[in-house]
Amino acid sequence: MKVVVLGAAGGIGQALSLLLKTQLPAGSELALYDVAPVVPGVAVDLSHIPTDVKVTGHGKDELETALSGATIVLIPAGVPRKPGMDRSDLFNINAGIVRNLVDAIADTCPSACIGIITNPVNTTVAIAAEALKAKGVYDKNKLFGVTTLDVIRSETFVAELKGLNAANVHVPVIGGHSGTTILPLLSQVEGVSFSDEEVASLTHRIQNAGTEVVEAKAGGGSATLSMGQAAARFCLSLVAAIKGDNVVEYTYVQVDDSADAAFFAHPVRLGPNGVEEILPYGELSEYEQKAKDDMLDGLRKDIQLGVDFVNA
Ligand SMILES: NC(=O)C1=CN([C@@H]2O[C@H](COP(=O)(O)OP(=O)(O)OC[C@H]3O[C@@H](n4cnc5c(N)ncnc54)[C@H](O)[C@@H]3O)[C@@H](O)[C@H]2O)C=CC1
Ligand SMILES: O=C([O-])CC(=O)C(=O)O
Repeated sequence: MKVVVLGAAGGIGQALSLLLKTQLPAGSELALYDVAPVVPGVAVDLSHIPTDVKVTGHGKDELETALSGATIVLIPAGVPRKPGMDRSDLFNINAGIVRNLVDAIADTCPSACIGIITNPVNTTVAIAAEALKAKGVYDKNKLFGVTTLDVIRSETFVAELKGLNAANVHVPVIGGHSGTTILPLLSQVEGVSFSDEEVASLTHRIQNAGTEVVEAKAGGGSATLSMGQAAARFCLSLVAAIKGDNVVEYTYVQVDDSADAAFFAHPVRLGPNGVEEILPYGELSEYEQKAKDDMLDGLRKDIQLGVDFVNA
């Protein structure tokens, strides 16, 4: 199986590529593409790690070679936030980057599963969908916004607060990937109960965790290492599902006939063709229901911005 990382020389791209080099099944191929001239060096560096995963590096004129024969394409290409910025402030630069890369995927490996990491995810996933539609190759079951970072953060923060082993904590996170559109369902965490104050403060921390990292890095970028881990988890789940395992991950996908929004993170059963089944997210507490009602307009606008970007 061939996995391609677009933006592989960046902070996320390098961390993700390292994890994939060491964790993809034996016999896999890992192709690294970036416009930064260091990318062949990143590939050479990784290729010295003794695993049975073949790594290749591709500079800016080699996008087609990188993508050829891909089963999964992960996209962390684009600019990250600096303090004081919202994810939506990245739209002007990242929208065009995602559009161009997805156009190339449509031309070269139209049946690949695509995981979009580039922010603003709420919007860039809609851009990818519209770009694929314009090329006549859109398969809604193969396009994912990677929201796994919200899940692993929630697991970490809940485990910290309750003195649990994070490996045993599972927190559903639905909605989108920015601010209040990130909705952790703390009422559904098994074996743990929270006071109203804990729900309010944990929810706020999870929704602002990206900003916590941006501020701590003080102008040096946003989350890269935890995102590398999150994207690797998502990719390895997809690989396992493509090979026939039964895997469920929370991810931002197109949801038909939804009262929520056209794209919404749900629990999704993955399979050989990407989305096997979009599962219901279950009952919400009163707090979660209100939080969802309050954020839906904003999420729908984020999605529309992406649709208009391609169709204007
Ligand atoms: N989905 C999520 O949960 C998260 C998303 N992000 C987003 O991921 C993106 C990348 O973040 P970092 O890796 O920290 O940034 P970075 O600046 O370290 O790396 C980005 C890489 O993309 C490359 N790039 C730029 N234009 C390209 C193009 N047209 N084709 C191929 N590569 C291109 C750059 O050369 C650079 O190597 C940002 O938009 C950031 O906001 C960051 C954290 C979490
Ligand atoms: O906050 C950012 O800009 C990067 C991101 O999406 C996250 O860390 O969740």
